[in-house]
Amino acid sequence: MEQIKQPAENESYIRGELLHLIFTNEVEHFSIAKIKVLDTNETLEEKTIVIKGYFYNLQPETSYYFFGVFDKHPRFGTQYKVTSYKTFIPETKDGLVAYLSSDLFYGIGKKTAAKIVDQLGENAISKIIDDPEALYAISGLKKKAADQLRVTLQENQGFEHVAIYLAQYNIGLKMAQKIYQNYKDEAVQLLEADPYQFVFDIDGFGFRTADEIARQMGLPATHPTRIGAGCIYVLQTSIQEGHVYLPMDVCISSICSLLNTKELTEAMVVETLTALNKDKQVILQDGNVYLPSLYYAEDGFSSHLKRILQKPIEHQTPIAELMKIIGSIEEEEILSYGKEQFTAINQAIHAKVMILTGGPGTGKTTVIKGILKAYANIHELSLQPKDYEYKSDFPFILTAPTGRAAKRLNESTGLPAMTVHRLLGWDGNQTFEKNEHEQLSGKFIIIDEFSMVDIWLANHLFKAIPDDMQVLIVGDEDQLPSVGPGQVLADLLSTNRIPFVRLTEVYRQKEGSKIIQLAHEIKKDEPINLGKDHDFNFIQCGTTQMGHVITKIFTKALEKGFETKDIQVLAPMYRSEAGITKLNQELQQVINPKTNQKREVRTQEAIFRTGDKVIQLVNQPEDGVYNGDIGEVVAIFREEENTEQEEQLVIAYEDREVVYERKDYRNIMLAYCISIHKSQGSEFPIVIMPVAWAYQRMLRKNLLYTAITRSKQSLIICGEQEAFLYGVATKNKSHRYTTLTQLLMEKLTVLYESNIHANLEENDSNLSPYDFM
Ligand SMILES: Nc1ncnc2c1ncn2[C@@H]1O[C@H](COP(=O)(O)OP(=O)(O)OP(=O)(O)O)[C@@H](O)[C@H]1O
Repeated sequence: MEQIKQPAENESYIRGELLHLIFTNEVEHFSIAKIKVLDTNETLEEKTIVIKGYFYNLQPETSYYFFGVFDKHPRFGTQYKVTSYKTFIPETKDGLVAYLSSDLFYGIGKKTAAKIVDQLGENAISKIIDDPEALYAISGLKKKAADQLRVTLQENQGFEHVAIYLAQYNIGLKMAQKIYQNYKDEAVQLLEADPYQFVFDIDGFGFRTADEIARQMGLPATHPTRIGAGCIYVLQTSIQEGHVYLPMDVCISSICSLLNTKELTEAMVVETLTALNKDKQVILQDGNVYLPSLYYAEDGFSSHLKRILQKPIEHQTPIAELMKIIGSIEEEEILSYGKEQFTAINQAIHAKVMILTGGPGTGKTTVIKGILKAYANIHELSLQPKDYEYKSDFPFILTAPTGRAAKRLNESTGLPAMTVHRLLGWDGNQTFEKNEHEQLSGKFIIIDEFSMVDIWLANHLFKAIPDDMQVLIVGDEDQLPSVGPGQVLADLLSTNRIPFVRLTEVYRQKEGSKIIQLAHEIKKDEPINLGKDHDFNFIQCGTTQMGHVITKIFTKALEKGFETKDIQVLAPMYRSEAGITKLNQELQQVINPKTNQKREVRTQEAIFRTGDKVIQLVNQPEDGVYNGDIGEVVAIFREEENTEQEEQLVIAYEDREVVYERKDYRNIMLAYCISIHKSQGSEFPIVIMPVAWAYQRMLRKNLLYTAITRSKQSLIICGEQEAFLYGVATKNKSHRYTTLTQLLMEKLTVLYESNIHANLEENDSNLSPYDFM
């Protein structure tokens, strides 16, 4: 190993000694520390400075070269953001002896250290690292101590060496940590041999980084791992568009255009794909290319669905008895179920798995309540959790993909409901407590907002459903598909192999809802009426006026007594002159302006102030907050005000308070305006929706439909009518590649043709007692 002793010329550095650590994260090795400045070529007056970065085992009384840039923090002042660093090893004999006898090396005293330097000379460190036996010649140094010294040296020097090497390719210390943990001292050698291998081995190591390194090293553009890494990259990128696989020809042409190399032939790509298939890094089947996790998710989900469908329901309720029960529920609820609604209750009671779909206001929630009551009545079960000795004895499971959707389900049914992730005991990484070995307990599961469930989650959920549990899937097929890969609800419906009831009759419209009417006009491609009504208004305005108009509507609603959490602005995109980021800034200035009393913190993207409405952007199961949860900043603590010596932001969500440290601020965003995608599964009393030509590439029927159906009491659309009409007339052109429908057809057809669904086959699937009345 080459020993780097001095920074390169022109390289900015601060040489310093650790005074104390202010913060350190054991897992990621991210640290903030105060150091004493010993020497620097930066313009720096101070004798101490705060550094931050990813370090490996920083030791006190050891001096280091830190390379990085100054970061001016509005509150904490100047800090040095370290991009790489290395231990300063003095070249003098005394310096080396002091280093080797420091606390870093257990069991090496001054005497032994002096002997080592005497015998190995000035280059002692490199010699020890390069030659495993170099220390064996030192008299009085036991082999065990010698080996330990070498290991410690290697680890410290090794990481620094790797970090410095990677820094030249703009690879930060965080990624360097990951790489070092994976390959240890072989990292540099392996990177030089084949940077593309890192794309496979290291989570988050991008193809483009590998490609840049390979280009600088002069690796051939047709190197097989380049083609392989390109293929993985193409497949991973396609997940962002919702695909589960890519057809071979699409995959090949995407790889060719990514690699952009004249010498590359299709045959070479096919050869690489075949090799990757052999190594199980991709799966080739029927001319399709899958990433294994997606292939197995589709396969697993369809198999578990079949497993559940195969076990018939033992108890069949005679139709006369069911009618009596439903009659008594109607009396209790003071309503009379429509024909479709009756069919839905009847089928859900008799089908092992059923799908209930329909637009807003068609009575999905009403039917869910009916089903629960009817099921409880037939099986003589209580719907009161308190009547059961243990929580786990409660026979009904109500779940939804987002926290807000689960909360709505809980509010509308009065029964406990939770997110699918919580139900399955997700650990925040790859592990689910509930799975095929440790399944859920209960008799009936209702999964709401199923259009948001992607194929991975569907697989995890269904594997945890025991054979004898009845399943009700509820969702609106016209809403946006899941953010993750697949279109599970749409695929399930298209098979026609699973009983479903589509509710079409609108009930809320009967109460005179223009919002619902508009949603159904969009859903059925009918002429759109944008006339003003008690719950709807379309305010025409140009893009530049948008911010002003929206803030005015927002303020008026507040004056009328609504709270900030009741009013939600929904927009399709972040960056545009009428984008989410800009609208949030404008709204914040008016709704929650800067005052002397209110504390605030600044990040590169936003200012967060006490009283601000914010949204969580990722799942954080350890704190019980999930992607899409909306809360309010209730307190901001300064560094010196808490024992952790960290600035902290406290956010109150509906059922908990969560403390965020600065490094977690990227997990939140202002939420006066949020994206339509993030609003899926939530509802708000007032929705304000800007629509402009500036959003043109995002304007789609299912996007606008999703936004509109989020509003419960009032919907105000503002912007350009033509843009809105263009959007609702534009069908979602992006097709998702999935094989779920085909798999389900293969797996379920035998079942379908057998007696289990005989009654559905013989009769109209919408058959109900009404037909006999
Ligand atoms: N059979 C019925 N008779 C009278 N009112 C009904 C009937 N079914 C539903 N409703 C009423 O229609 C309204 C909408 O019903 P519900 O909330 O169940 O629909 P939904 O499909 O869940 O709607 P959303 O998805 O918008 O929440 C409610 O006020 C409900 O009481």
